[in-house]
Amino acid sequence: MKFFLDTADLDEIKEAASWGALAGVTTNPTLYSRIGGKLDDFHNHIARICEIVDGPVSAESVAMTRDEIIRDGRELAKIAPNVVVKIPTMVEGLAACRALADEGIRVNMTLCFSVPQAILAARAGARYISPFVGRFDDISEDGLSQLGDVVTAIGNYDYSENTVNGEQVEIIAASIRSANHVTQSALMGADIATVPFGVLKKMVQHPLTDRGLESFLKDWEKVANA
Ligand SMILES: O=P(O)(O)OC[C@H]1O[C@](O)(CO)[C@@H](O)[C@@H]1O
Repeated sequence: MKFFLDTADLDEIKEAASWGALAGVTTNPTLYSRIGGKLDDFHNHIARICEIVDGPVSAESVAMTRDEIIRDGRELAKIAPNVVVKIPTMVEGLAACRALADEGIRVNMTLCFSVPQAILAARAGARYISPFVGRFDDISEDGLSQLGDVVTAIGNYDYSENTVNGEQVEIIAASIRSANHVTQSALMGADIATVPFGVLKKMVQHPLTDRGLESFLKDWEKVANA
């Protein structure tokens, strides 16, 4: 499994990248507004993220028609070679995904909540598909089992003839709220988990690691003072 950071915050991205395990970044309009992002600085901001991260950086189009999404996608893709255009899973989004993939532009189909949506996204040339976990949990449904269904259904077929350069479509477990969501997504075989910085920090923690470290340090002091 690979990890993407789900944020638009440059400090979080720099810090996570310094840990050596970061494979990419996902952003969305909410995350950009949360850092006080301005409309006319959006492309520059994505460029700054692309300079920090040596991996796919998803930037979302908020357009609603296929022509506008395609136009947006072409502009976003010009920012840096590692930009991935993020598009909602809807009819206009699928049509735009197909057109952009045919031009060699990688697409992350987001707001995916079902197996049929994921299959359509894969056939429309998506390089990444983002099923949301936490938002199912928010409405008292089982987000992880929904994710598992998407992973299994997509894994049953080969979609490489539909994608840019024949690359395999990858499933991004999105809307991740806890380290346990990451564990379960990995056990299900999701290719990537995109996690908020708070979850990434929790992923590295374990009380037995802390306790073990404490006793090693104490015993080493005895060695040093012997
Ligand atoms: O439900 P949440 O926590 O807002 O997460 C939304 C998800 O949407 C995404 O935009 C997925 O494409 C991710 O950035 C994020 O994981």
